[in-house]
Amino acid sequence: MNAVDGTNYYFRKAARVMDVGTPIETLLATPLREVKVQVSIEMDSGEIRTFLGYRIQHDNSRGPMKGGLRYHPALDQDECVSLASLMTWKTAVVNVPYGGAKGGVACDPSQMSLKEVERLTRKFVDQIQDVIGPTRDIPAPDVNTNPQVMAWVMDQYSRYHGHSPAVVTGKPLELYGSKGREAATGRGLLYVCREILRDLGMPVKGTRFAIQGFGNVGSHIAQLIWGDGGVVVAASDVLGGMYNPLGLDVPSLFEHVKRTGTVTGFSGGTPCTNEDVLAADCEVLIPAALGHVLTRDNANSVRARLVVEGANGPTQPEADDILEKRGIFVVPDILASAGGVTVSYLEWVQNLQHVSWEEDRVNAELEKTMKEAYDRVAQIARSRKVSMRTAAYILAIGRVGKATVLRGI
Ligand SMILES: NC(=O)C1=CN([C@@H]2O[C@H](COP(=O)(O)OP(=O)(O)OC[C@H]3O[C@@H](n4cnc5c(N)ncnc54)[C@H](O)[C@@H]3O)[C@@H](O)[C@H]2O)C=CC1
Ligand SMILES: O=C(O)CCC(=O)C(=O)O
Repeated sequence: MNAVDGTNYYFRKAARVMDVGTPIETLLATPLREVKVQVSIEMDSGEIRTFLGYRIQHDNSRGPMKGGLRYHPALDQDECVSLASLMTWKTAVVNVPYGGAKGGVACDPSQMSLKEVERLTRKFVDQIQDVIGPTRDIPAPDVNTNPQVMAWVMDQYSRYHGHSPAVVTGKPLELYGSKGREAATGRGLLYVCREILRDLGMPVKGTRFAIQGFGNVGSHIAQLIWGDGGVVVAASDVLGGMYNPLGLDVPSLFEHVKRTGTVTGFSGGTPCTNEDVLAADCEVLIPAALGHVLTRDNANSVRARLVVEGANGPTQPEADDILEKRGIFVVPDILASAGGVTVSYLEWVQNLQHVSWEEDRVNAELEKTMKEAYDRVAQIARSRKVSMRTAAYILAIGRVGKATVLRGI
């Protein structure tokens, strides 16, 4: 199953429970616009290289479209369509006034200099500046992009359209970024973990977590869980993982990653593979790297009681069915990883009002939003006797569908 088919499988499963009907189902599943552009730049060596860039705009019925920019060699149009539709459902689950979009460039920034990444970003913005904008489509960070890349996006867009801080979120604090955005996806995950663990009668303190991915999302959730007294038994990145059944010392691991760029080689644990992390003996598994990692081949090896999806699309439908049959709860990406876009919304609001909020205010708004979304999804799951994923889609499809019909086709 390709990425779009996977996302649409979940969408259609919920749409059928709701009896949405084929015409509206087809309308909601079809992206509004798919943009594919040439991104040609001069490398430091003088060689000209051509990359492919994408911006997929899935739905704008609830507001401007919103979603990250990913720089990764495996990025393609299919993956972007899938990720863009996830953004439509995610913004609806947390009820921020946005639609969904996603994009990026198929490239490997680990093999490029900072200047090359800057040229690539500026060229990509040249190619998409006429379809994005503060009231149209607002990019943000995703895999292998960061506040510096967002600063270049803002600067390049502003050269065409005048000073426009609200065209992109996840910017540096010194350049109209919001306090709390950097840690927001991890913090949103923490709030969701607290809620579901409370419902299961398990405090975060003493609960064992395994985390795949130690970038923006993975490193922040690890630190926040540690702060709550949780035990992180395994953590990994693209190069491999580290395991310690008694718990990794997360602050030391964080320092190690800052120094060396990877979790591997950390002295406070034994080396393990990414597959070992997914199968770790723990209560909560948090995939927080790339999509499609839980498959029909490894879903039976998962030993966690709960999977909380920090990554977008980490669980393939066949794996989702296996986990459900095995009684393993899955908190879906469109709820669990919505903290980032929630604080992106708060950043956009601050930019439009030319104000800057204290971090406590941002975190309090985030906590309220995540708890409300969790409560709504849990209530639908209970009343309709469906999984948390189907319940989250039901909530999202209801909101997007209503907005679509009210606006008129
Ligand atoms: N940054 C954000 O605000 C949000 C990100 N997400 C999702 O969270 C996931 C991670 O994103 P970020 O942390 O922002 O990216 P990042 O680029 O900061 O970090 C990615 C991490 O995944 C690891 N990784 C990459 N390929 C891997 C592989 N094949 N196996 C194991 N680990 C691998 C990297 O080494 C790194 O530790 C993605 O699925 C992204 O779409 C979801 C919501 C918001
Ligand atoms: O912060 C945002 O606007 C989008 C973040 C994102 O790409 C995601 O939630 O997957």
